[in-house]
Amino acid sequence: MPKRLGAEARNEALVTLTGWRLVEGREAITKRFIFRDFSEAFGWMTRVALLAEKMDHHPEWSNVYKTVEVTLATHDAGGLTELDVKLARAMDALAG
Ligand SMILES: C[C@H](O)[C@H](O)[C@H]1CNC2=NC(N)=NC(=O)C2=N1
Repeated sequence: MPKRLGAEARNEALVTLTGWRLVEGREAITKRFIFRDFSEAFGWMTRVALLAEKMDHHPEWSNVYKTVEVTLATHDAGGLTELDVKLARAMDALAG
């Protein structure tokens, strides 16, 4: 199981992640992705889902039309780990 990031590693990761912020009252990061339309949003979710399954690391997310709200945390570790940072970067990359 991955280890929770220390405060320093967490902050370092956050400054390099665009659009991601800490959730209030919980050790997790969140970002709102807005696509051109539903097809773009759901296509992206499909690609992310396949990767998440491969990583065995799964997002909390919801979709309304072209908007996808994502929260990442490592439930097994009770906070943020390198897996969340890795998945966040991959989501950004897949969103173009
Ligand atoms: C048994 C299985 O490996 C675990 O439940 C995995 C699955 N996906 C997961 N996803 C996330 N985000 N956090 C976890 O702790 C986690 N644990």
